Amino acid sequence: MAPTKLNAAIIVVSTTASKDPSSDASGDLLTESFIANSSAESTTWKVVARRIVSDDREEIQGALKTLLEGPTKLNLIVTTGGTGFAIADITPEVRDPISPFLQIPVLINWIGISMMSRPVAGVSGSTIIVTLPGSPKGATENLGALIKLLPHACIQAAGIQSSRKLHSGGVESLEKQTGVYNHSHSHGHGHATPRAHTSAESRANRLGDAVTRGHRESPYPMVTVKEATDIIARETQLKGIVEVQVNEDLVGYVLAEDVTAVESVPAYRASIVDGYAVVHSDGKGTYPVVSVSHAAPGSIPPLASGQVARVTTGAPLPPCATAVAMVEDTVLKSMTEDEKEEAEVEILADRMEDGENVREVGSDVMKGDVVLKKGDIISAIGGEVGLLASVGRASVKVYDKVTVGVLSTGDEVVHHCREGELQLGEIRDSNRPALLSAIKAQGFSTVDLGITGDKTGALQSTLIEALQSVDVIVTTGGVSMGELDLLKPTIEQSLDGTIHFGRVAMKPGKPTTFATVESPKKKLIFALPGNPASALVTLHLFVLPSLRKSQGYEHYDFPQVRVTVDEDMGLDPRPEFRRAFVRFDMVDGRLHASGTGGQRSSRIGSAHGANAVLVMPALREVSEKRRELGCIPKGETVDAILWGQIGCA
Ligand SMILES: Nc1nc2c(c(=O)[nH]1)N[C@H]1C(S)=C(S)[C@@H](COP(=O)(O)OP(=O)(O)OC[C@H]3O[C@@H](n4cnc5c(N)ncnc54)[C@H](O)[C@@H]3O)O[C@H]1N2
Ligand code: MOO
Ligand SMILES: [Mg+2]
Repeated sequence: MAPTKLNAAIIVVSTTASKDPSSDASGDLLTESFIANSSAESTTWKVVARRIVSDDREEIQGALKTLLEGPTKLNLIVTTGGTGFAIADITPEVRDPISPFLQIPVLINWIGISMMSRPVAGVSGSTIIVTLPGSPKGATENLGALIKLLPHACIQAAGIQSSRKLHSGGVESLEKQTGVYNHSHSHGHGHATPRAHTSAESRANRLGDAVTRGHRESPYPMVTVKEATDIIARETQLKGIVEVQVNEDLVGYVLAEDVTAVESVPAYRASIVDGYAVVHSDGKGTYPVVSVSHAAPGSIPPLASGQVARVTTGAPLPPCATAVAMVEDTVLKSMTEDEKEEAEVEILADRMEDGENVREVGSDVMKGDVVLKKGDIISAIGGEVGLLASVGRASVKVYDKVTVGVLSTGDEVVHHCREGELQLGEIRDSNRPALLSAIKAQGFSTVDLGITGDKTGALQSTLIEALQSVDVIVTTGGVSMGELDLLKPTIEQSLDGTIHFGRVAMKPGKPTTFATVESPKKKLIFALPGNPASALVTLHLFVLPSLRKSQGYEHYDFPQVRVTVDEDMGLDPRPEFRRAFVRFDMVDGRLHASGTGGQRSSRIGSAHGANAVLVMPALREVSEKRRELGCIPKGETVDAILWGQIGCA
């Protein structure tokens, strides 16, 4: 059954946090609780708005009013803070400003167990309002106690007597009235059908509306990078399992089975050195050379005590031989009459051990051993392919790799090879070649979807066609606030997709948009910003880890390390991902980072020579000293996400 989709908002009531939002931990924790309590089968919670207000009656009431009257229908508002017994704790006394606040019986159980605060649960219009304590622990524990009751309460509050109605006819109008969304009615057409339908949950500008009617503020809540990556991880599924030949094309795949050796390595007793097979208990002395064994298929007679056999490295040992003396530890004593062969050699090596210089059957790999495990990555180093080949595996089961389509959008964007000078307003398409290269280098199949102008119809038909042949679509451009930024409305209104987030608190990459479309299988759409540096950063931060997760990587994120900065690194109000070159310093044994010049989002050169991004905290998150300096000073450390290999210097 398709999940019931519920919209929630969080109001943090804290005078301290209203002055310094970075001091608030409850907002993030509650958001994570909603995400953690979402499931593809039953209820999906979406935190669509977050506010921080001080312990002030008018501020709390104002926040409630704007949320309740806002364009997005809310099923739930939780407040955190101001529920204690102090004089300043007034949240329970602030009644909603719009309609009578009725206590709801379904939540009374929770009120009973929430002893150390003064909880209130009520309903305003079709929105449930619940007050939670202010401490992060108290807030999450209370939400945890409540969350199973909430979907039912929300559905009741939305005016629907039975949740079954959500899955039957007339849902669209109910959605419009109530803001409770369920997708079962709209998916299952077998493909993403273009239609004039405007989904009730679409926040985007309406396609075709005059520019004067467009939003002047983004209706998409700003999510943190962590929230964004959590959402993407939640929506990213394994593609499936396929059988692939063991050869050089296997590199990059992840095994979907434990691999057992069907034969032993070595399959016969072999010599480790060039020399003479002996019976070790014979000791040193002069012995006749009775046979020769080369590393080649064939048979060899047994060796008796008092005899030796010449053997080469890797050759089968004669039966009954127990050790091999290295040729360096022997002396030729006599030759055959024709002088072509050795007749006798003296073994100088004393006290040889049983098994010396002998590779026993199965001493590298024993038949039946598990040589590789499900989840193991077939690396480019060659060890795994070599191991599989050594035990005679012709093919193995692996997780399939997704196919990724890459599309550039924008009327101004022209093919990078287009001959002739650029006209006013034209720009060469650097995003498509850059993104295709980066995705292909990670081992994924790519489909070049070309360039589409800023026309709804063209964009829609390109996306619909692409959805037939690829698993993931990556677009660049057209996701911000301009009237020709059509990606979001096209995804929501023409493809009937779900936009999971449309803004991220980061630089570069603020308008990064992530959506899913049922076509009929779930497909992912990453609509990245058009600015070239923004597109590359968000590709590495969001898209590539998702692709790796979909093909079975357990650790799908790029590695994060601590580096010393070799120059002052400026801080921005937004958390910033500065392109950098990281190297290992042989003198101090530490990783060092230097910048790549101007970091403007349009400057693709900022990624030239970069093998990492520095994870720069937002200005408000750093110590007062650093805030005054406006930078992380040279010599201090910061986290870096490694995109490529690091060299030494
Ligand atoms: N009023 C606001 N304006 C903008 C905001 C905002 O929040 N409010 N955000 C800014 C940020 S941040 C970014 S990033 C950009 C992202 O814009 P779009 O994703 O809508 O991209 P476009 O507007 O289509 O293009 C932006 C820029 O990039 C150039 N571009 C586009 N495609 C390519 C390509 N394939 N190769 C090379 N260059 C490309 C395009 O010509 C523009 O110069 O929005 C800000 N605006
Ligand atoms: O976030 Mo935008 O990507 O700064 O330029
Ligand atoms: Mg734009």
